[in-house]
Amino acid sequence: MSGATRKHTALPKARILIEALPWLTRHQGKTVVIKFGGNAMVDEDLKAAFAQDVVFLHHAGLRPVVVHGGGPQISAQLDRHGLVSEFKAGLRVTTDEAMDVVRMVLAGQVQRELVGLLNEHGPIAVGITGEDAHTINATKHMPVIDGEPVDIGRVGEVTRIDTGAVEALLKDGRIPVISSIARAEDDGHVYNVNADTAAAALAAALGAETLMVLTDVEGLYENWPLSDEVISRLSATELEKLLPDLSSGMVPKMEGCLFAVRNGVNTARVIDGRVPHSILLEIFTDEGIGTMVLPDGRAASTTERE
Ligand SMILES: Nc1ncnc2c1ncn2[C@@H]1O[C@H](COP(=O)(O)OP(=O)(O)O)[C@@H](O)[C@H]1O
Ligand SMILES: CC(=O)N[C@@H](CCC(=O)OP(=O)(O)O)C(=O)O
Repeated sequence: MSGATRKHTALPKARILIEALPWLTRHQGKTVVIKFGGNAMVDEDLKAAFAQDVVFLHHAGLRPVVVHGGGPQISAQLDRHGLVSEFKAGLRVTTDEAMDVVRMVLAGQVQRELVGLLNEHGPIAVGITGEDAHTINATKHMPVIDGEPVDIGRVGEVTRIDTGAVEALLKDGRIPVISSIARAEDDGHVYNVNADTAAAALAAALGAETLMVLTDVEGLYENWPLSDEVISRLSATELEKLLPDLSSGMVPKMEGCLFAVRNGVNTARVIDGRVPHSILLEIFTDEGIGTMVLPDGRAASTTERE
Protein backbone atom coordinates (compact mmCIF):
# COMPACT_ATOMS: atom_id res chain seq x y z
CA MET A 1 0.00 0.00 0.00
CA SER A 2 1.38 3.41 -0.86
CA GLY A 3 1.87 6.07 1.80
CA ALA A 4 -0.85 8.25 0.22
CA THR A 5 -3.62 5.65 0.68
CA ARG A 6 -2.55 4.28 4.06
CA LYS A 7 -5.29 4.65 6.69
CA HIS A 8 -4.04 6.59 9.67
CA THR A 9 -6.00 5.57 12.74
CA ALA A 10 -5.09 8.77 14.58
CA LEU A 11 -6.78 10.96 11.94
CA PRO A 12 -9.95 11.59 14.03
CA LYS A 13 -7.69 12.80 16.86
CA ALA A 14 -5.97 15.23 14.51
CA ARG A 15 -9.38 16.52 13.39
CA ILE A 16 -10.44 17.11 16.99
CA LEU A 17 -7.28 19.10 17.64
CA ILE A 18 -7.84 21.17 14.49
CA GLU A 19 -11.46 21.87 15.52
CA ALA A 20 -10.07 23.62 18.59
CA LEU A 21 -7.72 25.77 16.53
CA PRO A 22 -10.00 28.83 16.02
CA TRP A 23 -10.74 29.00 19.75
CA LEU A 24 -7.09 28.56 20.64
CA THR A 25 -5.99 31.20 18.12
CA ARG A 26 -8.52 33.67 19.51
CA HIS A 27 -7.43 33.05 23.08
CA GLN A 28 -3.64 33.08 22.61
CA GLY A 29 -2.06 35.02 25.47
CA LYS A 30 -5.45 35.68 27.09
CA THR A 31 -5.99 35.36 30.82
CA VAL A 32 -8.64 32.92 32.03
CA VAL A 33 -9.57 32.98 35.71
CA ILE A 34 -10.90 29.61 36.81
CA LYS A 35 -12.68 29.26 40.11
CA PHE A 36 -12.73 25.73 41.50
CA GLY A 37 -15.44 25.36 44.14
CA GLY A 38 -15.12 23.13 47.17
CA ASN A 39 -18.27 21.29 46.15
CA ALA A 40 -16.78 20.46 42.75
CA MET A 41 -13.70 18.94 44.40
CA VAL A 42 -15.57 15.85 45.36
CA ASP A 43 -13.43 13.10 43.95
CA GLU A 44 -9.83 12.39 43.15
CA ASP A 45 -10.36 11.63 39.43
CA LEU A 46 -12.25 14.89 38.97
CA LYS A 47 -9.50 16.88 40.64
CA ALA A 48 -6.86 15.21 38.47
CA ALA A 49 -8.94 15.94 35.31
CA PHE A 50 -9.30 19.56 36.42
CA ALA A 51 -5.52 19.85 36.76
CA GLN A 52 -5.02 18.30 33.30
CA ASP A 53 -7.42 20.81 31.73
CA VAL A 54 -5.70 23.77 33.36
CA VAL A 55 -2.25 22.52 32.31
CA PHE A 56 -3.60 21.95 28.78
CA LEU A 57 -4.76 25.58 28.57
CA HIS A 58 -1.38 26.71 29.88
CA HIS A 59 0.51 24.72 27.23
CA ALA A 60 -1.93 25.90 24.56
CA GLY A 61 -0.76 29.49 25.16
CA LEU A 62 -3.43 30.83 27.50
CA ARG A 63 -2.71 32.29 30.93
CA PRO A 64 -4.88 30.34 33.41
CA VAL A 65 -5.19 31.65 36.96
CA VAL A 66 -6.84 29.35 39.51
CA VAL A 67 -8.83 30.70 42.45
CA HIS A 68 -10.10 28.00 44.76
CA GLY A 69 -12.78 27.63 47.39
CA GLY A 70 -13.15 24.93 49.99
CA GLY A 71 -16.41 25.59 51.82
CA PRO A 72 -17.20 21.93 52.61
CA GLN A 73 -13.57 21.26 53.62
CA ILE A 74 -13.67 24.26 56.01
CA SER A 75 -17.00 23.10 57.47
CA ALA A 76 -15.57 19.59 58.06
CA GLN A 77 -12.51 20.99 59.84
CA LEU A 78 -14.61 23.39 61.95
CA ASP A 79 -16.73 20.42 62.91
CA ARG A 80 -13.61 18.52 64.05
CA HIS A 81 -12.79 21.51 66.25
CA GLY A 82 -16.32 21.43 67.67
CA LEU A 83 -17.22 24.70 65.90
CA VAL A 84 -20.53 25.11 64.07
CA SER A 85 -20.84 26.46 60.53
CA GLU A 86 -23.40 29.18 60.06
CA PHE A 87 -24.05 31.08 56.84
CA LYS A 88 -25.77 34.44 56.44
CA ALA A 89 -26.48 35.92 53.00
CA GLY A 90 -24.50 32.98 51.52
CA LEU A 91 -21.39 33.88 53.58
CA ARG A 92 -19.78 32.03 56.48
CA VAL A 93 -20.12 33.71 59.85
CA THR A 94 -16.40 33.78 60.68
CA THR A 95 -15.31 34.24 64.29
CA ASP A 96 -11.61 34.91 65.04
CA GLU A 97 -11.24 31.25 65.98
CA ALA A 98 -12.95 30.10 62.76
CA MET A 99 -10.72 32.44 60.73
CA ASP A 100 -7.65 30.46 61.84
CA VAL A 101 -9.32 27.27 60.62
CA VAL A 102 -10.39 28.89 57.30
CA ARG A 103 -6.82 30.04 56.66
CA MET A 104 -5.34 26.67 57.62
CA VAL A 105 -7.73 24.70 55.41
CA LEU A 106 -7.58 26.97 52.35
CA ALA A 107 -3.88 27.83 52.32
CA GLY A 108 -2.49 24.72 54.04
CA GLN A 109 -4.69 21.99 52.65
CA VAL A 110 -6.85 22.73 49.61
CA GLN A 111 -4.36 25.03 47.88
CA ARG A 112 -1.45 22.64 48.56
CA GLU A 113 -3.42 19.77 47.05
CA LEU A 114 -4.26 21.70 43.86
CA VAL A 115 -0.70 22.96 43.47
CA GLY A 116 0.53 19.38 43.91
CA LEU A 117 -1.85 18.06 41.23
CA LEU A 118 -0.85 20.76 38.74
CA ASN A 119 2.84 20.23 39.45
CA GLU A 120 2.58 16.56 38.58
CA HIS A 121 2.80 17.94 35.03
CA GLY A 122 5.93 20.01 35.63
CA PRO A 123 7.16 22.90 37.78
CA ILE A 124 4.36 25.28 36.80
CA ALA A 125 1.99 26.01 39.67
CA VAL A 126 2.70 28.43 42.52
CA GLY A 127 0.24 28.87 45.39
CA ILE A 128 -0.36 32.18 47.11
CA THR A 129 -3.12 33.64 49.23
CA GLY A 130 -4.66 37.07 48.75
CA GLU A 131 -2.46 38.21 51.64
CA ASP A 132 0.71 37.69 49.61
CA ALA A 133 2.15 40.87 48.10
CA HIS A 134 -1.15 42.59 49.04
CA THR A 135 -2.90 40.78 46.19
CA ILE A 136 -6.42 40.91 47.67
CA ASN A 137 -7.22 43.78 50.03
CA ALA A 138 -10.44 44.03 51.99
CA THR A 139 -12.29 45.83 54.74
CA LYS A 140 -14.96 44.39 57.03
CA HIS A 141 -18.07 43.32 55.18
CA MET A 142 -21.46 43.83 56.81
CA PRO A 143 -24.18 42.30 54.61
CA VAL A 144 -27.54 43.99 54.75
CA ILE A 145 -30.16 41.46 55.82
CA ASP A 146 -33.81 42.56 56.10
CA GLY A 147 -32.68 46.17 55.77
CA GLU A 148 -30.11 45.97 58.61
CA PRO A 149 -26.31 45.63 58.35
CA VAL A 150 -25.30 42.42 60.13
CA ASP A 151 -21.94 41.62 61.76
CA ILE A 152 -20.73 38.26 60.44
CA GLY A 153 -17.22 38.49 61.88
CA ARG A 154 -14.06 38.33 59.84
CA VAL A 155 -15.64 38.38 56.40
CA GLY A 156 -14.04 40.81 54.01
CA GLU A 157 -15.35 43.06 51.28
CA VAL A 158 -12.76 43.34 48.50
CA THR A 159 -11.59 46.93 48.16
CA ARG A 160 -8.58 46.63 45.91
CA ILE A 161 -6.58 44.05 43.97
CA ASP A 162 -2.86 44.38 43.40
CA THR A 163 -2.13 42.22 40.36
CA GLY A 164 1.68 42.56 40.63
CA ALA A 165 2.49 39.14 42.08
CA VAL A 166 0.02 37.31 39.81
CA GLU A 167 1.30 39.11 36.71
CA ALA A 168 4.89 38.29 37.67
CA LEU A 169 4.03 34.60 38.02
CA LEU A 170 2.20 34.60 34.67
CA LYS A 171 5.11 36.35 33.00
CA ASP A 172 7.39 33.68 34.42
CA GLY A 173 5.25 30.99 32.78
CA ARG A 174 3.61 29.80 36.02
CA ILE A 175 0.02 29.03 36.95
CA PRO A 176 -0.96 31.07 40.04
CA VAL A 177 -3.23 29.22 42.47
CA ILE A 178 -4.89 31.70 44.82
CA SER A 179 -6.67 31.12 48.12
CA SER A 180 -9.51 33.53 48.89
CA ILE A 181 -8.03 35.11 52.00
CA ALA A 182 -7.56 38.87 52.00
CA ARG A 183 -5.24 41.28 53.75
CA ALA A 184 -7.29 43.50 56.05
CA GLU A 185 -6.78 47.14 55.15
CA ASP A 186 -8.56 48.33 58.28
CA ASP A 187 -6.89 46.37 61.10
CA GLY A 188 -3.83 44.55 59.76
CA HIS A 189 -5.28 41.04 60.18
CA VAL A 190 -6.88 38.87 57.51
CA TYR A 191 -10.39 38.36 56.18
CA ASN A 192 -12.30 35.40 54.82
CA VAL A 193 -13.57 36.23 51.32
CA ASN A 194 -16.03 34.11 49.38
CA ALA A 195 -14.01 32.44 46.64
CA ASP A 196 -16.46 33.41 43.85
CA THR A 197 -16.17 37.05 44.88
CA ALA A 198 -12.37 36.82 45.00
CA ALA A 199 -12.23 35.16 41.56
CA ALA A 200 -14.48 37.82 40.02
CA ALA A 201 -12.45 40.67 41.51
CA LEU A 202 -9.22 39.11 40.25
CA ALA A 203 -10.67 38.47 36.77
CA ALA A 204 -11.70 42.12 36.48
CA ALA A 205 -8.39 43.46 37.83
CA LEU A 206 -6.37 41.20 35.51
CA GLY A 207 -8.47 42.18 32.49
CA ALA A 208 -9.25 38.49 31.98
CA GLU A 209 -10.94 37.29 28.82
CA THR A 210 -13.07 34.81 30.75
CA LEU A 211 -14.13 33.97 34.28
CA MET A 212 -15.00 30.30 34.61
CA VAL A 213 -16.73 29.15 37.76
CA LEU A 214 -16.84 25.40 38.36
CA THR A 215 -19.52 24.26 40.76
CA ASP A 216 -21.72 21.30 41.69
CA VAL A 217 -24.72 22.06 39.47
CA GLU A 218 -25.07 22.19 35.68
CA GLY A 219 -25.25 25.96 35.61
CA LEU A 220 -27.76 28.59 36.63
CA TYR A 221 -31.16 26.94 36.82
CA GLU A 222 -34.21 28.89 35.80
CA ASN A 223 -36.71 28.88 38.64
CA TRP A 224 -34.59 26.68 40.96
CA PRO A 225 -35.40 24.44 42.89
CA LEU A 226 -38.68 23.88 41.01
CA SER A 227 -37.01 23.29 37.65
CA ASP A 228 -33.62 22.11 36.46
CA GLU A 229 -33.75 23.96 33.14
CA VAL A 230 -30.31 25.49 32.66
CA ILE A 231 -30.13 29.06 31.33
CA SER A 232 -27.46 28.68 28.67
CA ARG A 233 -26.74 32.37 28.07
CA LEU A 234 -27.89 35.69 29.43
CA SER A 235 -26.88 39.34 29.39
CA ALA A 236 -25.66 41.34 32.38
CA THR A 237 -29.01 43.16 32.60
CA GLU A 238 -30.98 39.90 32.41
CA LEU A 239 -28.82 38.49 35.20
CA GLU A 240 -29.23 41.61 37.31
CA LYS A 241 -33.02 41.15 37.18
CA LEU A 242 -32.68 37.54 38.38
CA LEU A 243 -30.32 38.29 41.29
CA PRO A 244 -32.99 39.07 43.94
CA ASP A 245 -34.57 35.63 43.37
CA LEU A 246 -31.37 33.64 43.81
CA SER A 247 -30.49 31.79 46.98
CA SER A 248 -27.55 30.36 48.93
CA GLY A 249 -24.25 29.79 47.12
CA MET A 250 -25.63 31.05 43.79
CA VAL A 251 -25.81 34.62 45.13
CA PRO A 252 -22.05 35.38 45.40
CA LYS A 253 -21.45 33.30 42.26
CA MET A 254 -23.82 35.24 40.02
CA GLU A 255 -22.99 38.58 41.67
CA GLY A 256 -19.37 37.75 40.82
CA CYS A 257 -20.24 36.95 37.19
CA LEU A 258 -22.15 40.23 36.92
CA PHE A 259 -19.29 42.22 38.46
CA ALA A 260 -16.81 40.58 36.08
CA VAL A 261 -18.71 41.31 32.83
CA ARG A 262 -19.51 44.85 34.01
CA ASN A 263 -15.80 45.43 34.64
CA GLY A 264 -14.17 44.41 31.41
CA VAL A 265 -14.29 40.58 31.42
CA ASN A 266 -15.69 39.34 28.10
CA THR A 267 -17.55 36.27 29.34
CA ALA A 268 -18.34 34.72 32.71
CA ARG A 269 -19.39 31.09 32.76
CA VAL A 270 -20.81 28.81 35.43
CA ILE A 271 -20.09 25.18 34.61
CA ASP A 272 -20.58 21.77 36.17
CA GLY A 273 -17.38 20.77 37.90
CA ARG A 274 -18.77 17.26 38.52
CA VAL A 275 -18.33 16.49 34.81
CA PRO A 276 -14.81 15.26 34.03
CA HIS A 277 -12.85 17.74 31.85
CA SER A 278 -15.66 20.29 32.15
CA ILE A 279 -13.30 23.15 31.25
CA LEU A 280 -12.32 21.64 27.90
CA LEU A 281 -15.93 20.60 27.23
CA GLU A 282 -17.13 24.15 27.82
CA ILE A 283 -14.51 25.54 25.49
CA PHE A 284 -14.71 23.01 22.69
CA THR A 285 -18.44 22.30 22.60
CA ASP A 286 -20.39 24.65 20.34
CA GLU A 287 -23.34 25.05 22.63
CA GLY A 288 -21.23 24.93 25.82
CA ILE A 289 -22.25 22.94 28.87
CA GLY A 290 -23.22 25.59 31.41
CA THR A 291 -24.40 29.18 31.76
CA MET A 292 -22.64 32.02 29.97
CA VAL A 293 -23.04 35.65 31.04
CA LEU A 294 -22.15 38.32 28.49
CA PRO A 295 -21.82 42.10 28.75
CA ASP A 296 -25.00 43.80 27.46
CA GLY A 297 -23.62 45.02 24.13
CA ARG A 298 -22.09 41.68 23.22
CA ALA A 299 -25.05 39.58 24.35
CA ALA A 300 -27.24 41.26 21.74
CA SER A 301 -24.71 41.12 18.91
CA THR A 302 -23.33 37.59 19.37
CA THR A 303 -25.30 34.59 18.29
CA GLU A 304 -22.67 31.87 18.51
CA ARG A 305 -20.92 30.73 21.65
CA GLU A 306 -17.65 32.53 22.20
N1 LIG B 1 -30.79 29.18 40.50
C1 LIG B 1 -29.94 28.27 40.93
N2 LIG B 1 -29.35 27.44 40.04
C2 LIG B 1 -28.46 26.51 40.44
N3 LIG B 1 -28.09 26.33 41.75
C3 LIG B 1 -28.65 27.11 42.70
C4 LIG B 1 -29.58 28.13 42.32
N4 LIG B 1 -29.92 28.77 43.45
C5 LIG B 1 -29.25 28.20 44.46
N5 LIG B 1 -28.47 27.20 44.04
C6 LIG B 1 -27.57 26.40 44.91
O1 LIG B 1 -26.24 26.92 44.81
C7 LIG B 1 -25.32 25.84 44.96
C8 LIG B 1 -23.93 26.21 44.41
O2 LIG B 1 -23.27 27.11 45.27
P1 LIG B 1 -22.18 26.59 46.35
O3 LIG B 1 -22.77 25.49 47.16
O4 LIG B 1 -21.68 27.78 47.09
O5 LIG B 1 -21.07 25.95 45.42
P2 LIG B 1 -19.48 26.12 45.31
O6 LIG B 1 -18.88 25.34 46.44
O7 LIG B 1 -19.18 25.53 43.99
O8 LIG B 1 -19.17 27.59 45.38
C9 LIG B 1 -26.00 24.72 44.23
O9 LIG B 1 -25.55 23.45 44.65
C10 LIG B 1 -27.49 24.93 44.56
O10 LIG B 1 -27.81 24.22 45.73
C1 LIG C 1 -16.97 34.39 53.47
C2 LIG C 1 -17.11 32.95 53.00
O1 LIG C 1 -18.21 32.42 52.97
N1 LIG C 1 -15.99 32.34 52.62
C3 LIG C 1 -15.95 30.98 52.15
C4 LIG C 1 -14.58 30.75 51.52
C5 LIG C 1 -14.46 29.45 50.79
C6 LIG C 1 -15.41 29.35 49.59
O2 LIG C 1 -15.95 30.31 49.09
O3 LIG C 1 -15.54 28.06 49.15
P1 LIG C 1 -16.58 27.51 48.04
O4 LIG C 1 -16.24 28.19 46.77
O5 LIG C 1 -16.28 26.06 48.04
O6 LIG C 1 -17.98 27.82 48.52
C7 LIG C 1 -16.15 29.97 53.32
O7 LIG C 1 -15.71 30.24 54.43
O8 LIG C 1 -16.76 28.91 53.06
